[in-house]
Amino acid sequence: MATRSAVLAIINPNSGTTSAEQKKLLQDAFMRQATALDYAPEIAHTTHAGHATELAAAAVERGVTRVLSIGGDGTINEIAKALRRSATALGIVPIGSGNGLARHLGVPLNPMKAIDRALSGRPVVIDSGEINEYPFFCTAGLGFEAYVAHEFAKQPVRGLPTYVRTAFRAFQAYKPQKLLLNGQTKEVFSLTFANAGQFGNNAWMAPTANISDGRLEQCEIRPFPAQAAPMITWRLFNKTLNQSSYWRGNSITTATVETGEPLLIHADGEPLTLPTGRAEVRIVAGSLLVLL
Ligand SMILES: Nc1ncnc2c1ncn2[C@@H]1O[C@H](COP(=O)(O)OP(=O)(O)OP(=O)(O)O)[C@@H](O)[C@H]1O
Repeated sequence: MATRSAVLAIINPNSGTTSAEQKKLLQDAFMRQATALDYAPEIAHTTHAGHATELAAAAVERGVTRVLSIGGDGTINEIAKALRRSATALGIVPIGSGNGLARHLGVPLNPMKAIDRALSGRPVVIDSGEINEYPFFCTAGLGFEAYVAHEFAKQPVRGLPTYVRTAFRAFQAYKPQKLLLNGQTKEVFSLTFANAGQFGNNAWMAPTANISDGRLEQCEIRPFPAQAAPMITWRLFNKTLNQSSYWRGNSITTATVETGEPLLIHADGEPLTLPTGRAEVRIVAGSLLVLL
């Protein structure tokens, strides 16, 4: 008798606003569907930040062919960094606050349907990016978006309403940053390196980004007067930000950012502080298999 192939679902109990009961229902559905498709299903719950990377790395080591991320972009990031350049494919079950990668890739936002897609779909190759030693799969950046990521991480509750409140307050407090971008002096409101086109919640910073073209979109937002904020926000969600006079995009494979002080950045929405004022950004073409 042929051995059934193992499939692992990693659940972040801390993601988004899905209740523990709903997560239990998803877990049961995964077990049922995977068993019906003749897989040997396994489930693991993360107990701390970084745990998903350890679980995924062990799965790669054991030759598990499919690893499902039941969480948001932060959980995907932790799992995918262990899956990069391996034969193990990532399945996405989006239950996060923003779900940027799922939305970009057209993964169903209904988690039951997403489980089905992850179990029945075929592996498709996508790119990833790196900002210094930190991999990212959706977007990485600095300026306002990094400031919001740092403030959001301090909130006791996750989810979209908290994110909107945090971003609104951050806008009042934030001052645009001076930096050297590829050797040129700039003042930016925000600077994004986009592998996928959006941050999550259909906030499209890079409307034309292609996740498998071997390139990143480098998107700058110039400082703007407060009265331009509603139009910029409308364009962000209307997928037309690239038509704004405050937006500038370049298709790149590498970039360098320098500031005089430790840099606040984010990678897939996770806040990070670089010990130096220098960030090296690069594309890692064709580096991850995703089940679509
Ligand atoms: N058991 C845990 N306890 C606390 N934090 C955890 C645990 N497991 C994972 N984490 C952390 O939870 C954070 C948030 O997870 P995730 O990004 O999946 O959800 P989200 O922020 O709600 O969604 P999105 O990124 O789509 O907005 C990640 O930084 C991850 O490291």
